Amino acid sequence: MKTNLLQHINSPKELRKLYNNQLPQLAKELRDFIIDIVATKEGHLGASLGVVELTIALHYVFDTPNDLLIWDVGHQAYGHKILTERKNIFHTNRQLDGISGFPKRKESVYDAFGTGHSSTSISAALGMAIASKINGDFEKHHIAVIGDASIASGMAFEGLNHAGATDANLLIILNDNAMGIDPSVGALKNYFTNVKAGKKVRKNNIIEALNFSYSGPIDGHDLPALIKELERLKSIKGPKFLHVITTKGKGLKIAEQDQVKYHAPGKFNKKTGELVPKINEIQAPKYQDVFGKTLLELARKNSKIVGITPAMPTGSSLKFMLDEIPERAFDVGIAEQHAVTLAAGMATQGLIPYCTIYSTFLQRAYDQIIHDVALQNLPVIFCIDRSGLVGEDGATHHGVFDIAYLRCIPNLVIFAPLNELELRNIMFTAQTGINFPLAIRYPRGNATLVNWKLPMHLIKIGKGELVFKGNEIAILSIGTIGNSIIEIEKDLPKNKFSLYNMRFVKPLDEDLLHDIFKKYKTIITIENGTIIGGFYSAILEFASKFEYKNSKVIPLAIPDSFIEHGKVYELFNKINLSNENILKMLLKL
Ligand SMILES: Cc1ncc(C[n+]2csc(CCOP(=O)(O)OP(=O)(O)O)c2C)c(N)n1
Ligand SMILES: CC(=O)[C@@H](O)[C@H](O)COP(=O)(O)O
Ligand SMILES: [Mg+2]
Repeated sequence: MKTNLLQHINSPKELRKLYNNQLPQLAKELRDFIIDIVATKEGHLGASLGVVELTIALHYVFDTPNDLLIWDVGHQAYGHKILTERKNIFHTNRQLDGISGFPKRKESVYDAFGTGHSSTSISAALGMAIASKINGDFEKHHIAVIGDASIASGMAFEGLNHAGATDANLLIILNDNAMGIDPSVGALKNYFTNVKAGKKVRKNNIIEALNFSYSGPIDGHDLPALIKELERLKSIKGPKFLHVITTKGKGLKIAEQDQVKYHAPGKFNKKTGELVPKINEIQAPKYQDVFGKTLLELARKNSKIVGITPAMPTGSSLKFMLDEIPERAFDVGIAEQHAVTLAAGMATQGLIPYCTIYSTFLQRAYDQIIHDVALQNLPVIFCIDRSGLVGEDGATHHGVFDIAYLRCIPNLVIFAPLNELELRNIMFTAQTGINFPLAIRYPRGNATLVNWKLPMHLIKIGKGELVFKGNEIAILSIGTIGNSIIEIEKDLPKNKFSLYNMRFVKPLDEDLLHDIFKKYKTIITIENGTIIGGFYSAILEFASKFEYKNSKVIPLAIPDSFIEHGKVYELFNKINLSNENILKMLLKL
């Protein structure tokens, strides 16, 4: 019986002591190790399985951590983590107080750059390469590993454009598996497909045209070929580009077959790959499905409606419209900036664009929201999914900044539904001829009502509502976190607390707020967003503007720090926003 190699390897230094011919066995063990842990602990599976050989080859050939290796997005870096001194703690991946699911500088010297959002690796690696030169280090290698979906993003193009005009010692490795989370899209994808098929491409190789030394495509699962090519590239100075072909999910048959599902499959049987059914699955739909199905329902009747997603058709559930009305639904790839301005262009021509973007990724398109949409007061509807804490993806992905970053933009109306009925109703309202841009924020995960497919009706812009009434303290909630107060109402003293579902962060319901500030001396705000600049700030501004000096306003919000990873309820608990924490706090008042 062969001895297990992986059990003796904790660092690249130990890896480099192996013989070339031992590496395929190590690859198998590393793959099994990843499968074993992700099967129970969950996480991003397919991408990491696809780069097992590439990960080994890179650490074998290059002198990491002295040579700098950057994983774009970083969801494929599990093998890297395991080989770089984190094998024994890999079982804590994405768990509360465990290691991050993405590379993180604080976590390891081998994580040259923190990632999570895509398409940053080329710019970061180029920055490091230029710095090395300025610092007089001409031997260091700087390597960016970037996927085929991520390289099609604007930011990656900006990096390529700059790098090709330098003599930076930079190696870009395109990990081409023809997949993002969903199948990759776009002309560049078609170009790479043609290159892989050996078809004569119409123009010159576009990478060479950008002044890179191009090599490939090579089989990214062929360790000897990878090592040979990396060794060769190591001795070439200047910007280099290696095109590697891999299979997402490699080594677990079912993951290779259903690459979308196995991007991040949840728990599964490590032998067969079969998904473990979730017990006690909540009956209420996911918010993303309420969005996706409602949009389709509306689009069937309203031919002006279009749907746009930057590379998240499954995650956002725009897939329902893409399947049924493909001529009016668009997956534009990882291109948040483009998605927003595309929507703006469509709105100028009378279309009604629903642009669905995760809160955290909308950060990429900030200028486009201001300059292309709000400034021209175009009726683009932003459906901001994954707002608030998202859980195990952690600090890079929590959608906690959107209220603060959107609230200061003139013309933009900002709505947060309490539940799926309100989400449906605002989506219905949005297509009845609004003349302003509208942002609708809703969270990751399940909604609250089982019976949600009720007829839709109009929502009055800028109007909140009383949910339950008491006499001493007013709680003002925005969004689905208001349900926490509804859930604990039964444990609160009778007639003491009122709950107002404010619905709109902007415009605030000033009539309602005047009533509230005249009646209550204690007012509590609650939001699944940052304490600075968000809903709490909006209420303070209102109080200051109208000189309500006698009321105390107490915030319940996300504190001013980056919140790490863990289950949402664990994170809420940690920052005193769980139902129990809130109840305790309210009972003390
Ligand atoms: C700016 C940004 N938009 C969207 C995402 C969501 N996202 C994570 S991985 C991924 C697909 C990446 O595909 P690719 O780069 O080809 O890597 P692969 O998963 O195929 O290894 C997407 C869209 C993200 N992380 N960052
Ligand atoms: C790595 C990445 O950015 C995505 O895979 C993200 O983790 C998806 O999040 P959801 O699981 O909320 O769709
Ligand atoms: Mg890919």
